[in-house]
Amino acid sequence: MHEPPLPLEEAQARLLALVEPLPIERVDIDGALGRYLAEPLRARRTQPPAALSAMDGYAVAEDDFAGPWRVVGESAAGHPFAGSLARGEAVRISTGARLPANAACVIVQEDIARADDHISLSGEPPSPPHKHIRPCGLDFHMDEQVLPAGARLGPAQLALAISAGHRHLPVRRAPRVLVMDSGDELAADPENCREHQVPASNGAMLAAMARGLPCEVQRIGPVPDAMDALAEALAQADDADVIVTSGGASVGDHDLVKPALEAWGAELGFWRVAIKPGKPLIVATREKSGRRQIVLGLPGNPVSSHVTAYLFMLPLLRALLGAAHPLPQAFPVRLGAPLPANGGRRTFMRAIWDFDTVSPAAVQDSSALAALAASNVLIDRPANAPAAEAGAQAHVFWLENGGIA
Ligand SMILES: Nc1nc2c(c(=O)[nH]1)N[C@H]1C(S)=C(S)[C@@H](COP(=O)(O)OP(=O)(O)OC[C@H]3O[C@@H](n4cnc5c(N)ncnc54)[C@H](O)[C@@H]3O)O[C@H]1N2
Ligand code: MOO
Repeated sequence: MHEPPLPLEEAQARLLALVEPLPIERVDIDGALGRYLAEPLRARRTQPPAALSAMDGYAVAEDDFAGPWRVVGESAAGHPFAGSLARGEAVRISTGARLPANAACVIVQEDIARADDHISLSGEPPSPPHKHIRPCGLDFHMDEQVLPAGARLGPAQLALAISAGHRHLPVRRAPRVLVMDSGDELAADPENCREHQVPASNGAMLAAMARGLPCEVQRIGPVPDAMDALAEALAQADDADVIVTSGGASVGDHDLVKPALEAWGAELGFWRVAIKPGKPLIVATREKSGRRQIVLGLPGNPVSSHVTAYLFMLPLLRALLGAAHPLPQAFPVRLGAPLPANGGRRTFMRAIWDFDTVSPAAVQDSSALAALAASNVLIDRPANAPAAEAGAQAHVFWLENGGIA
């Protein structure tokens, strides 16, 4: 007897519990895009390092906001004014320039009338007076934590790290991923596919999904449904941190992935998750030279492969990369069409969200790539959910899948 299929959250938790974070390396900021910080990042400087003007105009001293004033110098970005201001004096100041000592107000040039070195108010002084002043440390202070461990390094985070005085960042080594699809019916060349064959599309799809993260991805296959062919393929996986197979995960006579993994030395973690599509998912591990390799055996149906890669492979890779939050998050939207009652398996329906309402794709078969490619979300339907009316709330997961142009 087999264990019953696991609930999704339990299966995800069991997979992520297998993760041993990869070693830390320091990379140049230019190479850090999309990776995750391995340690909290502290500021090595204060930003701004002094009070700066946020506008082009004139700086004046405290209690001297009525004018007129005499312009006694200039503070430009990168060229501060050395002196301090007395009553009746102003300094020409540009955006980003350092505020002169004892200046308390910047009046924008649109509110000033100038004749030679003499200026007077033509509009209103700013209210409050410091409105156009960025105080020292507005963004962050020296030694302050600017990013937590596990933060994803997108463009804004990289800019923040540079601003905080860092040229190199601690991240986890990029995982090495081996993607291999299997099946006797698969043709490697889609332009040369015989009548009894189908083009092998899962390998390319899964590799493309993994490459959306900073991983080293290698592909082999399609591999025939034969123990020796699978053994030969797995023999190339010694260096991989993660091995992703597709196909041969079910119960048929030709579904050999589980026995092939066992013959290779892998130990089964669990098999089958109570989701549709994607039930026959395999998770296994192999200890190799003191390192743990994790195997994800994804079901062969193309949509099942995609959905399980989304719910398991990407979170696994994010966790290996050190992400603080590796799992995708669902968000609530309104249904644009009614949904039928669901069966006993939690279902991930391919659907199109037009940023107002969500409607399921017409074809929900787990082989239907056209419906998947047209979709941008998965509707998460609980097991045994009753029929739902248009306008009711549903939860969806965002697929970074194109979907709608
Ligand atoms: N008696 C049962 N039969 C099946 C069960 C079950 O519980 N009892 N589960 C079904 C479910 S659910 C799924 S999902 C599939 C998954 O089976 P496998 O992982 O063994 O996948 P295959 O049989 O190898 O292939 C299924 C399907 O997908 C096509 N395929 C496979 N690989 C690729 C590829 N790389 N590119 C494109 N298409 C691929 C393949 O041709 C088959 O049509 O099992 C059900 N059966
Ligand atoms: O669950 Mo399967 O993955 O129906 O296609």
